Amino acid sequence: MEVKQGCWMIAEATGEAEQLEAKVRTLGWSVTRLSPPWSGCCLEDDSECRIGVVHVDGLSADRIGQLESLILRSRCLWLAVAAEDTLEAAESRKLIATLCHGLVAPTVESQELGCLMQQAHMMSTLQRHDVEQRGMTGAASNDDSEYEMVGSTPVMWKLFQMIRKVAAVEAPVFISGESGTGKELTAQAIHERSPRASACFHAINCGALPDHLIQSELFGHEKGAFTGAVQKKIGRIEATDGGTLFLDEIGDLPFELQVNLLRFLETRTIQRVGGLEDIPVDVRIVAATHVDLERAVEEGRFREDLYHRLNVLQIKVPPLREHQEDIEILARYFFERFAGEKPSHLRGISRDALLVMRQYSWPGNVRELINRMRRAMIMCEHRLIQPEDLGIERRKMSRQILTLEQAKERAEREALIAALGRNKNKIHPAAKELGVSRVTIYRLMEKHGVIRPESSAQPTA
Ligand SMILES: Nc1ncnc2c1ncn2[C@@H]1O[C@H](COP(=O)(O)OP(=O)(O)OP(=O)(O)O)[C@@H](O)[C@H]1O
Repeated sequence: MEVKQGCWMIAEATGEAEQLEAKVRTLGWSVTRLSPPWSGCCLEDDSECRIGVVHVDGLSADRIGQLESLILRSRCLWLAVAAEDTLEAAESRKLIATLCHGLVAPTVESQELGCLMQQAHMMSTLQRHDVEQRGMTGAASNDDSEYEMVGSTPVMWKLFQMIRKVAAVEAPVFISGESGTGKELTAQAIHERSPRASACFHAINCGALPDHLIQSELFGHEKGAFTGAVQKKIGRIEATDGGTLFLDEIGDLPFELQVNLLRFLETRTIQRVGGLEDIPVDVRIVAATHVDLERAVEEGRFREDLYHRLNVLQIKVPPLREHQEDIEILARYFFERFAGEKPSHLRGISRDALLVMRQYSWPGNVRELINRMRRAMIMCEHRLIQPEDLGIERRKMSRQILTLEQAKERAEREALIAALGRNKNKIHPAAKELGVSRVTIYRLMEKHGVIRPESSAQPTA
């Protein structure tokens, strides 16, 4: 039976990639090539493509960074095609080892490639079928693009690594970080990469609901449980059965309710308000706060036992000022994301505007960056967004005036990060480029808190 199957293909535009694509087509596959930059790509779930081929040769570290989140978001199995020397680069190895289903050399025989692709296609189909059987189809979101996490700096790599690690296990996760840094996005990303991905993800802000409503919102109530309870209500925990519940601003959960949540975490059952039945519910809890919860525990505002229950796995989302080097790619990403709202004369962001963005401290983090970009895209009357379109007050910029010592420190950090980035996080070439020893690079990394992705932290030649 001749069935035409489809696959995605990710590759730089090179002659070798063309040859690979032709080889795959000859095997009877229809190929949908995804062009860079891949950070904005979205793979439709209902596409006929169940597998993808990624031609890793010739991909820069930046490109690999873009790919990682694309591959993680896709529901396909990926085959990597890479030559031996490509495997010497830590990023390539990491991409293949953690995100791909198989690896072949570019010289692979057509027949062997065909078998591997068929096998991957079958596995992918089985996995989807399994999900459907469990009655848990339907993505966790209506808008996949909301889940894209952009970042290509060492701190963000570390965050992505943590997300992957905690996604694979079942324990509760505790996310800390300032407002607007991406805590909810992190929780969604964990859910999307976890075995619960096909079930629902619900978020609830514990600080946004009045105390008298929150119990019934979380646990539900029986008809007649209290005045106004005219019918039975299913609470958020029960409604998330099989999925992940994100409890934002957990520090604001009223003290009396904390014990109910603790009971749920210990027994995996809930009781609706006014009900006597213990209802078993299978929900993974991911909690977050932007306040110091340890202090709340010390001050007796938050139960210590609940704190330890929730705090099994911790993730800290960094403020934007700690990954300033991501501002440009974030700004460009949001420019593309909101391109539908922009006037037709607007083509991009000026260098001056990018400079101002880098000098600003972003107290509202990524959320503030989004708001300023959207505003600028509407207000801008030029072809390129200008500094004044961003509405950043000079007064606030001037707070950024640095002493010579601070300016030197910042320049040193930026030069270090840029050299590591250009050299795929390899110490030796970065040291050579900066004209210092490897020991100096290690010392500077420690001084500036620069961490390389784990997989590249190996001795490099
Ligand atoms: N790395 C990132 N890449 C792309 N978008 C991001 C990133 N980080 C945050 N965002 C976006 O910024 C906005 C704010 O993020 P989010 O709501 O996750 O922050 P938060 O830390 O939960 O905020 P709060 O503490 O106020 O609830 C969202 O629109 C989110 O999609």
